[in-house]
Amino acid sequence: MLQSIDFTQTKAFLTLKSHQKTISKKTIKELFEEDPKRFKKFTIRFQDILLDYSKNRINGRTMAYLVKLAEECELEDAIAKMFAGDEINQTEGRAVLHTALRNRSNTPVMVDGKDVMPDVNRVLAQMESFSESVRSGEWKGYTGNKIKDIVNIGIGGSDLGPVMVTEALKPYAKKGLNVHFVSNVDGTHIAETLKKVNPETTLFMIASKTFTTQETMANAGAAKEWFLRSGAEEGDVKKHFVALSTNEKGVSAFGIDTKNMFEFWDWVGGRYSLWSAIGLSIACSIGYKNYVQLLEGAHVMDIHFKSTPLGRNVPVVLGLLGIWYNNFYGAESHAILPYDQYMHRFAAYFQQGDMESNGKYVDRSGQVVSYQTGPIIWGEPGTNGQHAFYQLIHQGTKLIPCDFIAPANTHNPVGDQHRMLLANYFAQTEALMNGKDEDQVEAELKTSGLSAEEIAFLKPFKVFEGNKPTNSILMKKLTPKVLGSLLAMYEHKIFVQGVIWNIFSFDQWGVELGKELAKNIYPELQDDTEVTSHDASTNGLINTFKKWNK
Ligand SMILES: O=P(O)(O)OC[C@H]1O[C@H](O)[C@@H](O)[C@@H](O)[C@@H]1O
Repeated sequence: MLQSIDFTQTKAFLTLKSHQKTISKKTIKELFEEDPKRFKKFTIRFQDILLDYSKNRINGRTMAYLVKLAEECELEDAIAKMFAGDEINQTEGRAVLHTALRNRSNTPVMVDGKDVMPDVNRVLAQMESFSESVRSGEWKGYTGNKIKDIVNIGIGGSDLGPVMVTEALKPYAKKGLNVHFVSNVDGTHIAETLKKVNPETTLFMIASKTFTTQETMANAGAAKEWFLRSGAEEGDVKKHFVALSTNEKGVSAFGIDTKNMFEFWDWVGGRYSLWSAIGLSIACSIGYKNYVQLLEGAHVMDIHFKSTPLGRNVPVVLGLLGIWYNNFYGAESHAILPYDQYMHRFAAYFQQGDMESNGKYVDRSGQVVSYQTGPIIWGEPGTNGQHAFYQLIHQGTKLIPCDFIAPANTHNPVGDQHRMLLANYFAQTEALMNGKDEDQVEAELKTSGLSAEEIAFLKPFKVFEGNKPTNSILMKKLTPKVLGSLLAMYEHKIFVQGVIWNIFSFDQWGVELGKELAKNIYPELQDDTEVTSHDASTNGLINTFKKWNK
């Protein structure tokens, strides 16, 4: 159990409140001018990753007070409890142990008096032999052909992780073995995917922790029907359908041989499950050895997180900076901006990771909070974002703290494009911090041959206030290990923030209401009878749908 502590009632919170008034009188640019050691002070090197958080509205004191805040909220105790398998997911009565899935040290991790590592290792061994047999062509489809396409059917945490990682690690993917992902209950998603594959050479992975999720069950049913229509028989299903789930009964009821079930456990949250059997599509695509490297990368970050003093602890520092802007500057969103095309689903992945975890308005003692909790997470890869929404970050009215992520080495050296990309990466954080003042704008305009009147008119539009906070995360190269560390870094950042906001980060009750209502409405859509049981808007919409849907 985690303590319930209102962080706004701590001493550190009050100190930070008054400190914010002082420090906000200075710009980040001025803070750099004052302190020549600032870069050294506010960077942390973690293996092949460098975190530079010097371009933030902070000084040494800010960080010291933020660390005090974390201490008063008993963050270290919370970290220890998570790793030890305490039931910190209290509303579901579960431990939170995605860290055990990547516990490469193999030290025992106890849940209800039982070490979970033998089970973890058993499923990993099953994933190893299965992925190897698919990749080598030893695993044959019902007509004796090897597998050429994998279709992962899942949604939310059973989709976003594998999609993001298989995209991010595409350079490591096996040629001739394509991975597809079907998530949306919109029939278009499965229909368009099935157009691309051949039933004789396709393997379906039905990925669902609960094995009850409507979207996944509907798509899995459609895939099975399509497969059987192709001439295959019920007995062939086992060669083309496997399940990644915690629900053995559900899996066998669907007609999948439980020998082809890859198990995981209720102490793995959906949005933290790519380290579990849910990662099978990843292991098949990049190979088991690379998948283990991904786990390894996360494991070293886990060790760092649980053993490094708070002030030098990468996820803690990131979490505290987020709290600084969220609760002391009123920032409502946070952008994740990877300068790496392979990471194009990274922000979408952490949109679920962060918003499903920390989008809560009730604290750990059941009271409605009096402060802001989880931010809106969003982002797109650079430089696309630059030509789309950066205008608002530079000159809009909202404060948007950003993480800029980039690799020093590319997998695709095309001309000099990687240097061009990185020039943009460096330029953006510099521009966001320094901005451009009136004098600079005026001097520039004077060289353009415009009249004094025109200059006076244009000037205000060309001024950039600057002082926009950013973190830069520079990595040597996007390898499986580095990606593993980055993912664990963000996961733990979310944890840190949830502890301080005094909320439960590992349940997701907010997803339930819409699901329930959809279940009620679905039978009402089966005939032409006019509905009257809802509010006027919902009735009107449903009845119009009924008229139009012929
Ligand atoms: O794997 P499942 O059980 O199909 O759940 C899929 C998703 O469902 C809901 O949206 C949430 O609970 C998510 O956290 C989860 O990832």
